[in-house]
Amino acid sequence: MDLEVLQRILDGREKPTNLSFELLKNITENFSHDREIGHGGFATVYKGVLPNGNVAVKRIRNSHSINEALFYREVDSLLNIEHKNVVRFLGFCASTDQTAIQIEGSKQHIYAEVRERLLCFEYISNGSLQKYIAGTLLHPIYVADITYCLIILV
Ligand SMILES: Nc1ncnc2c1ncn2[C@@H]1O[C@H](COP(=O)(O)OP(=O)(O)OP(=O)(O)O)[C@@H](O)[C@H]1O
Repeated sequence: MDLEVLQRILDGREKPTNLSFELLKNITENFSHDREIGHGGFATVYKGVLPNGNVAVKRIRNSHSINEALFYREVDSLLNIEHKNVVRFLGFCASTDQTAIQIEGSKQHIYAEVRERLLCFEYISNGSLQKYIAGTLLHPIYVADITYCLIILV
């Protein structure tokens, strides 16, 4: 169900929306090392595979330390950007869970909050990036990373 929604968003038939952590985990093979495609200052980026194409899943590291308001501001901005030269935003995930950890040698538990913050974009392969860089495509590409105020213009 969730997978079909993301497929429709990737096809451009639906607007970006919130996505479940389970879905993003499944399409990246549990965020496996083999699916890692990059690292930025704040996130590890994974390739997600769908029946109709690939996506890039940006999983924010140390999501406890990121400013929540800033995360939602970025999501809000990304939801409003629609431009042929901007990497297409497909959705986001903001999940907060509690996990019980048993205290060693005791029957008591402590409860820890597990927070996941992820962003999903269309996947840009090396090949297509190189074409943009070499100027063989008609339009330049702009990769916007608004949360952290970084805009890469090629
Ligand atoms: N849409 C995408 N398609 C393919 N690869 C991507 C995509 N987005 C990011 N990557 C890969 O992941 C790497 C890290 O991405 P990015 O720099 O955006 O992460 P970040 O944590 O937001 O970084 P920072 O905010 O420090 O720039 C990129 O250099 C690139 O190799």
